[in-house]
Amino acid sequence: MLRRLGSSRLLSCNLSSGPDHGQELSRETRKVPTKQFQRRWSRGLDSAAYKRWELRKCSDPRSRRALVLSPVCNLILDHFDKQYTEELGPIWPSTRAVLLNPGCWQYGVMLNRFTSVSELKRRLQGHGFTPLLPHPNSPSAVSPAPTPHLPPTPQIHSSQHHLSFTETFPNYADISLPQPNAVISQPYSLDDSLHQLNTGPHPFPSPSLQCFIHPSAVRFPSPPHRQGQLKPYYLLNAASLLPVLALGVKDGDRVLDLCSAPGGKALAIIQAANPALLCCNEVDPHRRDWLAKTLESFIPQSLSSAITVSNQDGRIFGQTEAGMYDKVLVDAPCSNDRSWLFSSGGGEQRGCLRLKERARLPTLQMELLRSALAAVRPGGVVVYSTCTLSRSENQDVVKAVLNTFPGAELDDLEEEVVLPLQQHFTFAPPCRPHALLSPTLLGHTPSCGLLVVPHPGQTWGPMFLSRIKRTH
Ligand SMILES: C[S@@+](CC[C@H](N)C(=O)[O-])C[C@H]1O[C@@H](n2cnc3c(N)ncnc32)[C@H](O)[C@@H]1O
Repeated sequence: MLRRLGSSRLLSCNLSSGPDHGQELSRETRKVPTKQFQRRWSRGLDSAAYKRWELRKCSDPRSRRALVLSPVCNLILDHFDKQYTEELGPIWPSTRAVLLNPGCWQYGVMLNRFTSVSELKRRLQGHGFTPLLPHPNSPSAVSPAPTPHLPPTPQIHSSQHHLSFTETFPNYADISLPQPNAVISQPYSLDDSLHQLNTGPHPFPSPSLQCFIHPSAVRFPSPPHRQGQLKPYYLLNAASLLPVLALGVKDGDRVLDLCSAPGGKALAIIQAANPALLCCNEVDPHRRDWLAKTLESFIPQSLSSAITVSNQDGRIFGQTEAGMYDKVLVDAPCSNDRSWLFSSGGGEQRGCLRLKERARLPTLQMELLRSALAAVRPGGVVVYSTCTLSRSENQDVVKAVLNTFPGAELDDLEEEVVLPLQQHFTFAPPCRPHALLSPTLLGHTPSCGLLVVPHPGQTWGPMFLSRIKRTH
């Protein structure tokens, strides 16, 4: 039974590897001074070095200093109870139980194709991780095992198992990783994945989005920052990959990631394809710096001509770069249900502010989506996503924009996303825009989006995604 009033949870944050839902918590953690920081500070480290060090500490599960007690914000929980009981009905109690229990949250490990991944894959598999996505050439890629929308409810395990870095990589220093700037060649050709380097004209391994997941809440350690080395993997909520899969970026595409920081989806895009251009935009200057650091830590500098980082209000792209892109991702600012539940630092007052902000978000989200639709060329595709369950930030935003943007139409994600991945994710029953008016169209009308709901044993999400095609 979950305690609600006055309940508190041990929360760990993970900024450097950036699971999307750790962002808010990390801010609170940063306020906790530690002896190590004082020692480092007194040794004259500059603030950027401190921040890097602090973020690394924060993400290191061995470091108990990086763990803080953060109580649930009851004001927000009450609000969620009212809204989501109405919107999600019988799904809400199990989703609520997962959201309130960070100890059961699962993490995905996205591999970095610009590093040697064979040894890493062996380690992951040795710890019981399996690939989330079928390998493009394997037979299972075309024949997914069908399972019902809502899986049976397994027990919630409340304790997350953290693998320590040394436990996982006793010889980390021996794993040879390509250096930034390096055009990868012979020194790395010992690794299977890099053999391809010598066979084609492109200097990097073929695009391949690879993510490993564990059936329970086993948390792989974050790779520490090593000067001059690219990071071999990125931890994330595996549902974050769905918008990228829905975007379907192909080699040579011009892609805009309108709201890009901290950069998890931008990294996934660059794993999945070699776009001619990937423009990563972030309006907040601090988060833009964080985004730039993420990209630097994972992507060789020799790719930098294809990747740009910009710092504009995403709402202007529709005017300044109208019709310039083949694909646009709008991973919109939203009320992040996971972290907002624990945002009680600052008391009820902070909860009140959050709820006011939540009411204002749909207007911004609609403006961003309209801008994205104007920035994509006719025939191009926009994916809109959020990490909230809230209908007013999800389906209602998409419907409102579709009603006012001529030449935009919904695209179905059932075959490309739901069917191949429904054994891993729990999707809420679809909401179809015209279902009430015309029930006979049900089978033919694409739903206005997919909603991944956290479920015991499949704790991925919340994640909403909708794909919209620009027809003219
Ligand atoms: C959900 S986060 C994006 C997460 C990111 N796509 C990832 O996968 O790591 C939304 C981001 O949008 C940014 N944002 C908010 N308003 C914006 C605007 N008007 N234009 C561009 N970005 C904005 C926020 O600062 C925030 O970093």
